[in-house]
Amino acid sequence: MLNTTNLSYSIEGKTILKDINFSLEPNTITCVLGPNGAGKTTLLKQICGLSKVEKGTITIDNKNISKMNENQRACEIAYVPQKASSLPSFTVRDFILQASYSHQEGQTFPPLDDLLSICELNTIQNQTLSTLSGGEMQRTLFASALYQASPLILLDEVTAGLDPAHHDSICQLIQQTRESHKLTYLWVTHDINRALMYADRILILKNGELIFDDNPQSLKDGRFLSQVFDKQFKVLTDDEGQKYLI
Ligand SMILES: Nc1ncnc2c1ncn2[C@@H]1O[C@H](COP(=O)(O)OP(=O)(O)OP(=O)(O)O)[C@@H](O)[C@H]1O
Repeated sequence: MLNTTNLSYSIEGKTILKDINFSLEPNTITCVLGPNGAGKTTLLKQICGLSKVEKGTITIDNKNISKMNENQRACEIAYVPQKASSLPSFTVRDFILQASYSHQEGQTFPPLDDLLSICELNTIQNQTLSTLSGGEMQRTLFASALYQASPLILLDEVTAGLDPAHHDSICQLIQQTRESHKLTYLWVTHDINRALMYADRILILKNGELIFDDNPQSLKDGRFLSQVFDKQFKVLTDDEGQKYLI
């Protein structure tokens, strides 16, 4: 559904992304890993149109995203940023509701009360955004992306700052909604173990280059990741045989 072809991007003469080529299959979870500063957020911003594509192309279902207006893009792509840059003085409920502005006639989206409930936001639905804790804000941004009802969701470290229980529940929600709403996720994360557990596919960026694009299997022994992150990973196996890198 999504294709990038020879995508390159620089800021003030510094190359941030170099010739990135990949495509996403519909209804899959793809995690993007890589060291700090590798270009992961920049890649998401290029895809969702927050920064202008300078070199190369990005298409979604063969439509060039650079030729779409904001509303057309919002019908195709939802974006959950690492941090909300400015907060409107909306309540949680109203903020999520406004994500429906791009809905087209006949488009179905999850009922709002169900969404508030599964994202555990019902008790704080009338609080204004500025009063939310970091984790509550992350869950609100995620709920709003789901309510936007776009087929592709870009997640930038959506679980950062969540307590362990909410961390698990967002990961499960990603997996469940991929099935139930036929969503495609492109998910930037530093949580390597969850990425290996949930992703159908992993992309690894380093110094702006795409250096790995495959299913997670070959990464599970930690050897390639040790090179990528310049850190020696060990493999631990729990009682149920699940392997973890530490
Ligand atoms: N507006 C800007 N001006 C100058 N440099 C920038 C700007 N925005 C991003 N960069 C640089 O681009 C590089 C990639 O940044 P990006 O935020 O995409 O990295 P990242 O892989 O998401 O990192 P992290 O894991 O730390 O979130 C970094 O070196 C960053 O300093």
